[in-house]
Amino acid sequence: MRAGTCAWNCGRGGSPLRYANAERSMAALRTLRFPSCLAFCRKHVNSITGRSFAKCQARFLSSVTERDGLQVSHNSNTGVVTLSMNKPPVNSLNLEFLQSMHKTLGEIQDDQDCRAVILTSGLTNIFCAGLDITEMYQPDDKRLREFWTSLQDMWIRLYSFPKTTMAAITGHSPAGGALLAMSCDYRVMAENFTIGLNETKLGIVAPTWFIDLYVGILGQRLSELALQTGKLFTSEEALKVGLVDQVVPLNDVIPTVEKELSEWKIPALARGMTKDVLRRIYWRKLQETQDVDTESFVFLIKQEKVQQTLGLYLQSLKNKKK
Ligand SMILES: CCCCCCCCCCCC/C=C/CC(=O)SCCNC(=O)CCNC(=O)[C@H](O)C(C)(C)COP(=O)(O)OP(=O)(O)OC[C@H]1O[C@@H](n2cnc3c(N)ncnc32)[C@H](O)[C@@H]1OP(=O)(O)O
Repeated sequence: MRAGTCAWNCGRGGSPLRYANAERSMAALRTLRFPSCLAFCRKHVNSITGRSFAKCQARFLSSVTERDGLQVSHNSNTGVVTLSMNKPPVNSLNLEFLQSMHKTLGEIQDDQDCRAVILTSGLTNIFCAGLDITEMYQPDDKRLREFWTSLQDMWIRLYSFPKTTMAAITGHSPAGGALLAMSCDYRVMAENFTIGLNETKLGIVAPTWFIDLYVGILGQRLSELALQTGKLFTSEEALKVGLVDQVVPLNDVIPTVEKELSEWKIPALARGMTKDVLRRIYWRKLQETQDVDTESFVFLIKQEKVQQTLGLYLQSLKNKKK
């Protein structure tokens, strides 16, 4: 686009496609979202540089919704949806949050204007603390089953997601948090945090489908060591073993993911089908054994020894503050 021209008011600055998108977004924006931005742009767009125009355009084209601990922001200029987990204090995955993620991912999947998703966190220092331990400690039987089924369903949807998914890991990411990150197509992590499957430290066992992903990324030997010891990798270690693809300063995480996405100019069908060929064996394996997997989980969690260890672990988290 030429510097200083206006695609919004007259369309002379952009291609027909860009113009059509602009018109559509303008119509949406007129119905309320950013009236002040709209007024600002109308007034100034002919006199500003191309760079600030692009910024202005990005503001125009973003829509943000917030629901059930998730913020969804859609940039219709790039077709990228940023799905930001926003459930203080640590984005732990409880039943309702898992259901909310499952539903939201489904809506994003159906959104024809979305080509890619960035999964990130709105909380400081935490990407996701994994499964909510209080769901597994002294649980109600029915809720425990529903909790596990919701995790399975959400994971199957995320792992088999046909559009490009990238994790912007802006904080610690243990256990279930690592699962979320590993299920994305690309991972950029901030410096000085930790990631990994630490389940044995809680006295529980990482499920087979968590382990399958780990082995696929780390290889058999390293997975054996890391899983048995419940190792959490520092960002720098995670980069070395291939658990993440880039490590950058915190403030650069989102821009790095956005840049990476802009460089993935791959025909969507070919990329999506390739991903499906590589991944379907894993999610289908779980899909076909969901009931057995749930029963194994419930059986393990209800063991007295497991309950004791989970209780102690929860207490140790709470004692940290004292
Ligand atoms: C033989 C084969 C058989 C196969 C059978 C299969 C059976 C399956 C078995 C079961 C598998 C289950 C799989 C589980 C995967 C998981 O995800 S387990 C969860 C693992 N998560 C963790 O270990 C993280 C623990 N948390 C932390 O390390 C830290 O909190 C943090 C680094 C994330 C953040 O630290 P900080 O910022 O300092 O915050 P804190 O003060 O520690 O925490 C604030 C607040 O949050 C509570 N909290 C933290 N994490 C969790 C959590 N995961 N769940 C619930 N609550 C959590 C913490 O207690 C504090 O609470 P208070 O403010 O004190 O009330």
